[in-house]
Amino acid sequence: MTRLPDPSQKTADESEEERVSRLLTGLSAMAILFLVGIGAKAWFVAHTTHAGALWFFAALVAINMLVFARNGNRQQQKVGMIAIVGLLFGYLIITGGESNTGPLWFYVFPPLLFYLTDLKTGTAVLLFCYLLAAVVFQFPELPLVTAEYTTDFKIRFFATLTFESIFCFVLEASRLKARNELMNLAQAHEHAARTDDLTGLSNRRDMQHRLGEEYSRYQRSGHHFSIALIDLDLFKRINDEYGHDAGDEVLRRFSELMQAVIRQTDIAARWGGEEFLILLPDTSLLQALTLAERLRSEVANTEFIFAGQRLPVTISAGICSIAKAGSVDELLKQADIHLYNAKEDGRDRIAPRVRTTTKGQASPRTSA
Ligand SMILES: Nc1nc2c(ncn2[C@@H]2O[C@H](COP(=O)(O)OP(=O)(O)OP(=O)(O)O)[C@@H](O)[C@H]2O)c(=O)[nH]1
Repeated sequence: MTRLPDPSQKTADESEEERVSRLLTGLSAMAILFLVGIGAKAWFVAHTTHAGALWFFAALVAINMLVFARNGNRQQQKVGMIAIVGLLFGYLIITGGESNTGPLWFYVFPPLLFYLTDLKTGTAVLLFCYLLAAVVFQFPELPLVTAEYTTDFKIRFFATLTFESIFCFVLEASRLKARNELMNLAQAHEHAARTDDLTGLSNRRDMQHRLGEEYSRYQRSGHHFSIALIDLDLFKRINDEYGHDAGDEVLRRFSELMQAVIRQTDIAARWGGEEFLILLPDTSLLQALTLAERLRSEVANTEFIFAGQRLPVTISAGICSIAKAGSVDELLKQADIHLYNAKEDGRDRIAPRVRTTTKGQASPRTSA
């Protein structure tokens, strides 16, 4: 049986990416305001180099926003923002910012980093920043390093930052765990809502949805499709004579057999009780009849054994092609009429009967 790719995971991942992107856009706008504002303050107290540096970073953030607005590449937006913020914090630690308070901005980094990247990348980038801060703190005489911090500040800075980083890591790890558990739960529910418990096939609801989709495809592109409505013959008798468990086992075995016979692109569903429906995309009526006949013959020649007893299992089926019906409802109705005819004609057969056969080619065994 072919299943549609589960869309829920993809949709959830996409909406998370979208959320992250929106947040980044908001943060970028805020960062520009802050950088321009603090830069202006520095300018007025004659810290022109510092002001220039902050405005330069504001311009980088703005460019990152513009690039994203142009190409919509979320990954690029993320990497760009992390790089700019990383550089800015590097600058603030090296120069001390205003009155050596620059490193305080570093506390913004861990939550942002863990939110934007995965835990591994976040930890790696943070460790690199720690290393940079340690080098700056340890070697204030290095070129470009203009700030000097007290030992007390350095110890407290590292201690509080480590605490914050661990806290952010744990929070993000639990958020991801909860998110994954929710996703798995949603997927399990989604799967259960589309699947028949006993056979594992699509259920009627899922098949109705797929029929609708296939019909739209047919309307759009003219691709024909057919259906086979299959019913196990005298199934009540199997239940009555061999027990309900035997009946269940027959339904399961038949489902397996049907899946082995149909193509990858065909979709089999339990339509209800002992009725099954196969959706056959890109299949003419004649091809559908041939497949149904192969399945009928396979079932008739298969030994269904339960508790050491051989069960009498045969099927009847009604086939219809969309070429013979104007709607899905009409298609199902026609298939049902053919199934009824097959039963009336003695069961263990397929309807409608095919009259035209090529010379020398066997026609499907069908009802009148
Ligand atoms: N074991 C089992 N039986 C089921 C299940 N669903 C439906 N049935 C039984 O399937 C039987 C269907 O019987 P009928 O509708 O009378 O049809 P039939 O005996 O197959 O006769 P024809 O369709 O005329 O060949 C009923 O006895 C239902 O109880 C199921 O999940 N498990």
